[in-house]
Amino acid sequence: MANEADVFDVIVIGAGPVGENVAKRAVRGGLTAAVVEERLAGGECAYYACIPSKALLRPMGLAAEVSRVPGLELRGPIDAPAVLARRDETVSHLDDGGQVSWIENVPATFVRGRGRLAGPLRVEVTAPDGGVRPLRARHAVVIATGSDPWIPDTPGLREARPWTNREATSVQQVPKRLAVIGGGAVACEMSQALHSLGAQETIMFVRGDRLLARTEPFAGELVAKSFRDSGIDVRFGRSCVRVERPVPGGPVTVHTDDGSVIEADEILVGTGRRAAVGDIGLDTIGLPAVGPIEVDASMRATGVSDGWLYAVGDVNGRNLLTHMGKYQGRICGDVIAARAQGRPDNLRATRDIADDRGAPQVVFTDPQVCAVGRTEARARADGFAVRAVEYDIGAVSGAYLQAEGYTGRAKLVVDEDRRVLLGVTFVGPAVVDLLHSATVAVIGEVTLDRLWHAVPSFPTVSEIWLHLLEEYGL
Ligand SMILES: Cc1cc2nc3c(=O)[nH]c(=O)nc-3n(C[C@H](O)[C@H](O)[C@H](O)COP(=O)(O)OP(=O)(O)OC[C@H]3O[C@@H](n4cnc5c(N)ncnc54)[C@H](O)[C@@H]3O)c2cc1C
Ligand SMILES: NC(=O)c1ccc[n+]([C@@H]2O[C@H](COP(=O)([O-])OP(=O)(O)OC[C@H]3O[C@@H](n4cnc5c(N)ncnc54)[C@H](O)[C@@H]3O)[C@@H](O)[C@H]2O)c1
Repeated sequence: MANEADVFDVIVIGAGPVGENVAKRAVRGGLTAAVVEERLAGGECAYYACIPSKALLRPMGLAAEVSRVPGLELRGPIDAPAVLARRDETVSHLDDGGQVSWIENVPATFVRGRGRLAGPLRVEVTAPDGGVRPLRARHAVVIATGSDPWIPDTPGLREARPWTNREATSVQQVPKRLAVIGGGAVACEMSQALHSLGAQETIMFVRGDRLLARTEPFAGELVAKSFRDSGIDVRFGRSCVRVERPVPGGPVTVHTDDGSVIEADEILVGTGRRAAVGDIGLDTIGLPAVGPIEVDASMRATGVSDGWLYAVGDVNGRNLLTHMGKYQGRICGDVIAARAQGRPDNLRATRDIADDRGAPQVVFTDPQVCAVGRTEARARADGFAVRAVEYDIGAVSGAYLQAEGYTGRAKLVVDEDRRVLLGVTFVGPAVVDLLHSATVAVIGEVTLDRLWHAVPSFPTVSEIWLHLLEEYGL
């Protein structure tokens, strides 16, 4: 006879940053919750993505800053073993005890094992020892299983056991020769981090004609220039057609479509991700086992009768960013609690309005790339009456004082009908903390005439706002 199911108000499958936040908000709303995790509580973000990648990038960024300040000099190259040791600390040496305690203090029940839907409001958890524990939800099941790296079907690539974000962020021995496929955030951040830590010969194969193709064109251009200046070989319009690694652990040979052949110690793929929906039982409730899982603005999966299934974070494909997933998680937990208790569930705070407007994102390269909202091209394609203005950040006094030869650029995309901002991009050193001002302006739909009165301090880089507004004509 099957075990009797443990019953919770909400069951969350996946204890990444997003799943954890759903549980926190649902419990805060008065419900009970269980959180199921098959690997490490904290998710990809905490151990193989955001946190370790930024720990690996920070010394590179700081060293670049120092090199631009006359009177300062680094005593030697970056001490890679010390950086890797610090990285290990930031990922808690891959021990998720702290995260499990956080979940238990919510308080929610932590269940270690692989979760799988087993029909409406039912989840089966296969524990590491193979035992199966049935769970039942009174109100909702939330899929927060994240995403997996996607590896192209290039002949020989999978067999060559390429690095994905997991191997790159947990690197122990930095390869001297590194081949990288892709030109998105993972490829850019990890190429620059590993190059700074000893991957002297780093070659990036970029299928298209620019890096960071979803941002304003000048962003990719400035990053590519910086990469080339530092010795990274960026090859645009190049695809890998065949990869060989005849000896496991030995060198890898990469053939490209222009007939070139290069040899490297490792090959890293940064070619995007796929929603993690494999074998989570979507078939048991009549949904196709392909992702991303489509959701409405309250994170409720579409096409599920009685509306008990929700999906948040990378798995719903809206924006593959931790902060946006956590935002969705807060909405989801609040909505589930409201619906369970018969409270109004349609408040403004319980609907996702931010994802469609263009999520804020920082790419932590040198220069940093910060953007929120729509690019000019996106805004025009969406039918807005657009006017865009740009300004050289290096011409701002605060930037001039930051660094010798400061190079950076900023852009506003304005909706001329309403005189509000549709998008803002800053590219340059030390611009990361400017982004939230732009997010407030874009999401808050602050008019330019009002923004004019938000006077930035002298002499800071934030005076870029004043120059952009003057460039616009204020
Ligand atoms: C190299 C890299 C750097 C990044 N840097 C940034 C950054 O700086 N800033 C940023 O905002 N975003 C960044 N991202 C994106 C960010 O990592 C993701 O958007 C974020 O991790 C999504 O969170 P999540 O909770 O949806 O999924 P995840 O973090 O992937 O967590 C999902 C969890 O679900 C578990 N799981 C999956 N299936 C099951 C199952 N069947 N049963 C039980 N558990 C299961 C997994 O083990 C995992 O722990 C980066 C991504 C990469 C690859
Ligand atoms: N700092 C950050 O916020 C940060 C950092 C890293 C990753 N992320 C997020 O993680 C997600 C995944 O990042 P990513 O860089 O893997 O994906 P991405 O979608 O940003 O970039 C994928 C890149 O791979 C290329 N590509 C795709 N298929 C290819 C093929 N067959 N051959 C050659 N090139 C191919 C694309 O042209 C693109 O350059 C992104 O959504 C990103 O926002 C965020």
